[in-house]
Order: sequence, then C-alpha cells, then structure tokens
Amino acid sequence: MSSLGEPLGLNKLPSMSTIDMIQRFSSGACRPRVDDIGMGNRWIDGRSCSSSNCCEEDYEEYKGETFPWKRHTREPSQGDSFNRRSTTIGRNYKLFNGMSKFVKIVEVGPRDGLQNEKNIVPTDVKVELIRRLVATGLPVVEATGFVSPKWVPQLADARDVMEAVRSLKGSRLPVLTPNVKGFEAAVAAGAKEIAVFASASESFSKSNINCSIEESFVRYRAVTRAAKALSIPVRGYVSCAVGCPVEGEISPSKVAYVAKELYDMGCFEISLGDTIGVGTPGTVIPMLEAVMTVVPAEKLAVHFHDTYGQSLSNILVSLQMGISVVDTSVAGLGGCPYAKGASGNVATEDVLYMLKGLGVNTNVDLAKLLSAGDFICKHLGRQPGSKSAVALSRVTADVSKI
Ligand SMILES: CC(C)(COP(=O)([O-])OP(=O)([O-])OC[C@H]1O[C@@H](n2cnc3c(N)ncnc32)[C@H](O)[C@@H]1OP(=O)([O-])[O-])[C@@H](O)C(=O)NCCC(=O)NCCSC(=O)C[C@@](C)(O)CC(=O)[O-]
Repeated sequence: MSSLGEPLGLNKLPSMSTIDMIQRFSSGACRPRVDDIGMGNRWIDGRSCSSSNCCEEDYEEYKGETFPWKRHTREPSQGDSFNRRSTTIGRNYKLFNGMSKFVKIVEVGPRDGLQNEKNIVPTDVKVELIRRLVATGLPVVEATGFVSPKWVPQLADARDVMEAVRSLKGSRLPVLTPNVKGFEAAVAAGAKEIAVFASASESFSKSNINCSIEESFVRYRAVTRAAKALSIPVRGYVSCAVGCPVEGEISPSKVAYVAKELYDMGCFEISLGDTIGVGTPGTVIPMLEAVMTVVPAEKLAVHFHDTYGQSLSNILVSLQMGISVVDTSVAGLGGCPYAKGASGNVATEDVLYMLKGLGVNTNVDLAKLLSAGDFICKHLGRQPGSKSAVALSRVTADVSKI
C-alpha cells in the first residue's frame, strides 16, 4: 500500500510509513449551454518539447526575473523540507522533457479566493491569511484588488489589507487594479506590484469591468504607463481563455490577440485564466499553442478554475509545454462574481502534491500551507476544497489516535 503523503512516481514504489509521512509534513449557474460542452473536446496534435533544465538553474533564473522596466530580484524564500526532498521521478520519459524543475506558484487565495464570498470576511482574518501564506515560502501572494466596492463589496477593505501587509518580507504581494483610479489607490496603500485583467470574451469584459476589450486596452495602457513611471511591475490576466459563460467557446486566436496586447503594453507576465473551468487538455493545448506564437512560454502563467475537475490535467499539459508559473488558491477557494457558478481555483495543496510527485520544486512548505488552509476554512465554516488537504488531515487525525 502506498503512503497517503507520497505521490506515486513512475519508477518508485512507495515506502514511507505513516509516521514518516507525518514527520515529513510537520517541518446564474455556471453550467455551460449544452452546445458548450464541446469546449472540452478537441483533437490534440502531438507536440514535443526538448528543453530540459536543472532545478537550481531554474530557481536562480526565477530569483533574477527581469521585468520590462526594472530588474527585480527576489529574496530567497524560507526553507522547505518538503520540496528539498524532491525526486527526479520520470525524468527519463520524453513526456517530462520540456518541464521545468522549478515552478513558481502564484497564490491568489486572498483575492480570487475570497472575492466571491457572500459574507464579508473581516480584514484581520484576510491579513492573518496573507501572513500565513507568506510564511509558507510562496513567492507571490496576490493580496487584494483595488476595484470598485460597488462591484466587489468583499474587497472594499483593499486599502486596509494592503497597509497591514505591505511590509511583510519574503513574498511579492501584487494587487488587482482595473483602472488608474485603482492603481493610484494601490500605490498609496503601499502596493509594489499590480495586475490588470482583460478578457478574451467581449461579453465577459462588459460584465466584469463594464467596457469592451478595446476600451480595456486603453485603460490598461494608462495604468502600465503610470506603473512604468514608478518602476512598478504589472502582470496581465486574460480571462475566459478557453470558454465564456455567455459566448461559449473562445477561439485560441482571440486569446492570443489579447495576451499579445497586454504583453506589448509592458506586462511582465501574462496569466491565462480558464475563468469558468471548462477547459480540458483538448482545448487548453491549442489555446497555449496559439498564445505561444506571440508571447514566449517563459512569460506565461496558467490560471485554472476546477469546475469540472480538470485543473490538474490542464496544469500538467501546460508544464509539459514549457510553462512554469501556475496560479493556485489555498484550499481551492474562489469563484468570480461575474462568472456565476464558476467554482474555486485549483487548490494550492493539490498542485504542490502533484508537483512533488513529479520531482518539481516550488520552495513552498506544504505543512504550513495546510495550516493556512485550515485557518481560513475554519473561519469560513467549510471543508477545504483540496483533496490533498482532506486526505492529509485524515492521516494526521488517524496517527494522533495511535
Ligand atoms: C472597472 C470598474 C471600476 C468599472 O466600473 P464603472 O461603474 O464603469 O466605473 P466608473 O468609472 O463609471 O465609476 C463609477 C464609480 O466607481 C468608482 N470607481 C471606479 N474605479 C474604481 C476603483 N478602481 N476603485 C474604487 N472605486 C472606483 C468611481 O469613482 C465612481 O464612484 P462614484 O462617483 O459613483 O461614487 C468596475 O467594473 C470594477 O471594479 N470591476 C472589477 C470587477 C472584479 O473585480 N471582478 C473580479 C476580478 S476578475 C477575475 O476574477 C478573473 C481573474 C483575474 O481572476 C482571472 C480569471 O479567473 O479569469
């Protein structure tokens, strides 16, 4: 029998005892229309990647990531016993040749995870969540959004949250800004990195930010200009990168067009969001192929919601295609207020568990992450939306009875 904490590799039989495992971890409904179901069905063309990087090289490169107008070097994150034990499972298989050995996790729980919560989460709970997430070694924790409180009441305390976390060390703490007004408020509150969010769907753009796609580019050019003047790095999101709750399937060329516009205006990284979680590898691969013709893979991130349980397989193919930045949300919190029914983002814990099984480093301490997830789930009064978190907590409970 396998240990619950040890993802099965391709060339390794599990051997950890339960005790060993515990020690190791202790250091409008979004259903698409019937004709949209086809969004998950697309024939996959073969693709092979040839690059193969070493973990240390990847992490060094990551630490020294260059933004268009600023060389921004990260501080080394805290130690992490979990990931130091990374293995090299499957490295001899062609399937994994294109995969980076270091993946940057962008934790979006405090913003994307909480923005859809009906009950207002107290500011001090949000701040404590961010503190705990930073303490896990996560390199990036998206803290909040300086959006209109009429549109997203849950984020009305953006200024207070930012002011409380601005001096935390160890993680970058970007915030969403939909316009120059939001950008100025974010900077005044101490934000040192921001994100703008466009959509590949005209309908979603209107419902999410009340303007057309082209109008959003005009707004975001103003934001990126202002950010450049202050040497503030800007990340760009493309929502509805696979499907839209109103328009159904979105063409890969449209996604590529929006991604390129954001890239050209100076976004240092473009995160491709499957906002309603309808993608499968069958639709994600052609989308990524189209985007990669205009934006280099190393400048792309993937952002999957788990509505149909497809996130991990979508992340895996994205990694195989050379992507090494993945957005996740602790305990699988999330959902977009303007994509009704869209479920949470893929859970950070589940992604870490998979990456560990693949021998991919993240520098994130899973035990601390589980504790952060437990903290916010207790506050929200629900079970974590992470299968790994649930399984690991069961094992911990069983062992505590011994
Ligand atoms: C873009 C707007 C502001 C346009 O909203 P609007 O109503 O068209 O804005 P406006 O310019 O006409 O102004 C109306 C009022 O809003 C105020 N206002 C204007 N801007 C701001 C601001 N920044 N902060 C605070 N207040 C603001 C402005 O001052 C004015 O106040 P009033 O004079 O009536 O008192 C609005 O639609 C908005 O805030 N939308 C954000 C919606 C949102 O946050 N959605 C969720 C995030 S996106 C997402 O989740 C997807 C993603 C990124 O995770 C990736 C994925 O999964 O795909």
